[in-house]
Amino acid sequence: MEKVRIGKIAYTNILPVFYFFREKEFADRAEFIHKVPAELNRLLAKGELDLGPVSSFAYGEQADNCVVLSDLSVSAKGPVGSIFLFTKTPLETLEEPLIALTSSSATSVNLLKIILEKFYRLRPQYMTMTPVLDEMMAKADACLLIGDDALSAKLRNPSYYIYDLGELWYKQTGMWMTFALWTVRKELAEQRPSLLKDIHLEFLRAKELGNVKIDDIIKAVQKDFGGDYPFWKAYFAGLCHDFDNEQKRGIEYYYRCAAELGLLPRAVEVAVWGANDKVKLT
Ligand SMILES: C=C(O[C@@H]1C=C(C(=O)O)C=C[C@H]1O)C(=O)O
Repeated sequence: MEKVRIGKIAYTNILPVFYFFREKEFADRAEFIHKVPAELNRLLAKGELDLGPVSSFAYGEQADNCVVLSDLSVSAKGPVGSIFLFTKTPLETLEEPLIALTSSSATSVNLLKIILEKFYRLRPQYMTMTPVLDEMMAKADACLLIGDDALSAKLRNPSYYIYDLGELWYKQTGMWMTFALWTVRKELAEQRPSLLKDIHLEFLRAKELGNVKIDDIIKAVQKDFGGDYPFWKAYFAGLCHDFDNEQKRGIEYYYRCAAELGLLPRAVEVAVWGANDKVKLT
C-alpha cells in the first residue's frame, strides 16, 4: 500500500495539534510534508497531498474533491495574533494603496480583500512577494504577513500600524474566522477509511494532550524562537483548534463573501468527516 501523504504547516500555530502526534507510529503508513500553507494548497490541488491542514480558502476551491476532518482547524474569534496587515499610515487614510501580499497564504490574502474591498470600500492594488517585511514595505504602502513571518515581524516591534485580520473580521461580522482546515481527498476517505480514522483519532488525541501540556509546547517554541512565556501563552490562548458549528458558520460566511467578490467561483458548505470520532485522555 502506498504511504498517505500528510501535510504539516511549517508554522508555530499548528503545534498544539502536531506536537504530541506520534509520527513514528505511522511511519510505515504515512509520510509528512512540512511546508508553508500556499505550497500545501498547491500539492493538494495537484493530487500530491492526501490530507492535513491547508488554507481554508483552498478547501473552498477543492470542496468537490475533499472533505474535512471533524473538530480540527486553526481558528480565532477576534485577534489571531499572527496574521497582520502592516501599514505606513492608518487604515482609514488609505484610498488606493499598493499592498504587498505574502506568497505563503491563501485564506488571509482573500480575507484581506474581503475586509478592505467589501467592508472598508477601498480599492487597493496588490502584488505578491516573498514574506520579508522590510523588502515589502520598501515597495508598497502596506503588507500582509502570516504565521511565523508575522510573529517575527511583530516581535521586532516595527514602527508601522499593525492590524490583526482576525480582529478586523470579528469587528465587522461578530463571527469566528477559520484559517486552516484539516482537508482530506475524498478518494482517501472512500478507499482507506480505517487508516483515516486512525490518523484522525491520533490528531484528536494529540490536540487534547497539547491543550493540557501547552507549557511543554511553549518551552520548545521559546528555544527556537525566543519571546517570553506570557507572549506565547497569550498567543496560544487566542488560537482555537476545534471546528464546531460556530466556526463552520463563520467560514461559510467567508466563502459567501469570497464568491460575492469573485474570489471563489461559488460559495461552498463544509463537508465534515468523522464527526463520531472522539477521544478521551485517561
Ligand atoms: C493563524 C494562521 O493561520 C494560517 C493562515 C493561512 C492562510 O492565510 O492561508 C493558512 C494556514 C494557517 O496556518 C497563521 O498563519 O498565522
